Amino acid sequence: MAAVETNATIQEKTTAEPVRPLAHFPPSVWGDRFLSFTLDNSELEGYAKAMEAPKEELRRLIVDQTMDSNKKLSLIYSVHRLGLTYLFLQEIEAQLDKIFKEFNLQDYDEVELYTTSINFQVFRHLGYKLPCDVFNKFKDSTSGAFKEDISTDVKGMLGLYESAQLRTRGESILDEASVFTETQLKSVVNNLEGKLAQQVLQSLRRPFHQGMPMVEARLYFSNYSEECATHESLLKLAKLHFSYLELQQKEELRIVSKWWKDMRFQETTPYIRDRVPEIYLWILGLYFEPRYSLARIIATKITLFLVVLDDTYDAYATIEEIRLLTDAINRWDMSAMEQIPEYIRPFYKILLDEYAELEKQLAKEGRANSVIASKEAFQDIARGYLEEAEWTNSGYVASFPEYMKNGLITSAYNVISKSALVGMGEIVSENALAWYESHPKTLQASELISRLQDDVMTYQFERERGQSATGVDAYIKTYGVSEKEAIDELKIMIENAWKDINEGCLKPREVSMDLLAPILNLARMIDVVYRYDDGFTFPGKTMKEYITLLFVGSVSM
Ligand SMILES: CC(C)=CCC/C(C)=C/CC/C(C)=C/COP(=O)(O)OP(=O)(O)O
Ligand SMILES: [Mg+2]
Ligand SMILES: [Mg+2]
Ligand SMILES: [Mg+2]
Repeated sequence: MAAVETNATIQEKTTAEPVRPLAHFPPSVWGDRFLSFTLDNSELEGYAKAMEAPKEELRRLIVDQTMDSNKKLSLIYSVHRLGLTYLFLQEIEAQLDKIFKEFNLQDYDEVELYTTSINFQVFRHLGYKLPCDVFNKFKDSTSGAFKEDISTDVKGMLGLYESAQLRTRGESILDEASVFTETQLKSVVNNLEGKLAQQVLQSLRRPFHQGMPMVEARLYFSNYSEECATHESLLKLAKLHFSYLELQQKEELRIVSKWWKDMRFQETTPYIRDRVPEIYLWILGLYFEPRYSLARIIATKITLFLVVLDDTYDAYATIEEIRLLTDAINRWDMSAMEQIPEYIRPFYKILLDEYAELEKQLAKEGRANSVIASKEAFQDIARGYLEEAEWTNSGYVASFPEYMKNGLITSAYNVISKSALVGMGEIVSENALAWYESHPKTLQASELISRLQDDVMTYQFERERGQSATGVDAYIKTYGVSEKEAIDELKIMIENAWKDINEGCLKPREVSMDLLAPILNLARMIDVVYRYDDGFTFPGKTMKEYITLLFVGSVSM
């Protein structure tokens, strides 16, 4: 007969620390290094002033009626790749409206592949659905395959590869072109030299369309120096623009880094991933325009709250604590403090205070509703994370449809995209917010990409840690396929979601591109972070390289 446990031992057991699913995440790569930046406002203003002349010179070029339309489109392409479109949007759209109206397929009969692809990319990036038929002439009419002679045209292959990333559903020639050009480019890249080698390497690593606009602009400037030098004003404006943005972004990164340090999250919740520069980079990926500086700071703070929340649910709290915290977040009231565990109270207080402050600030502009939309989405994701935790706690493996219903919520792209709206100003009209609240197809596609690409790259790590809910396992269970087949199917769903985003950004748009850009760019940031590995938990590759490029080196132009 086992000795009857005395009260003391039972007492001991109940107060002992519960078993926690600690993940021992890798520490911060950067420490406090971004705290020491000091912004010299006169330097910033100096760049802004210096930009005026080359900007006006370039504007004259863009509206120049005597310029041949292919040359005009090539100039607009470089302007766009350098991230300067927003400075000339009206002029550029007026030019494209005109050229697009005059479009007829016969005009492209004699145009070679590279120029055709540049024109195609410009129109599609700016929202005009130039027909993919412009590429038909590059296919052999009998065999239906792409003509052999273009496969030796490396620049043409490169242009067609980048064009194919802009395809929508039903553009099968571009589905084929994406596979064909990638294979061709991979087979020649090691024999290339100079700028062309750099250009092909970069596009194969990540096509421009799936890249982070701010970084892609810097890479275009270095890899396409010839194209950038065709107009002195373009080169000059690009350099000054990069210098201006770098100062502003370093200041924003300092502000959010200081805020994070002052909030002492690393002390109160030391089990979380310490990733402030990485989350700021993620939000910078949504919009880099100077006018969205405040918006970036607000969205970065809210997304950092999401990191604390996700890591608390995934890598620290017990199921009881998760239930209490989810209930407190749903109640959203300081009186709920005493019901939640000691260690998470600082987070809960800061969360409520931050949102209260935002609501007060935005109420002055009559736009407190964007803060409320963000808060409700935050409560929604907490419920979504609880659902995952309950599944893990009971060992339940959800069916794929059931997993995806919850997974679009835990993708965090609803709450992040709505949080991105808060600081964007009056462009976030009632109807813009209503469109976001309608959970549009474009937003769902971005959520799907976030959820499934993350799962494809993190499911082993999460499976080992006992997490029963991932898209991969749900798919295997529901459709009785192998792990490899499941992953291949999820990748097809991701590819189709990209086509839906591409479609959603074409005119006539449901809302302005300013409001679509955060959704498109959130999908792009998934490619940046998760194309090759879990680049957020282990941020020593792409994210480290991008943060170094943008915030560590000085603008070596
Ligand atoms: C899901 C996803 C990629 C979200 C991206 C948006 C974002 C920065 C959300 C904040 C929480 C977070 C960093 C999740 C990604 O890590 P994770 O793999 O731990 O997320 P998981 O627990 O939802 O799988
Ligand atoms: Mg997680
Ligand atoms: Mg999670
Ligand atoms: Mg994950």
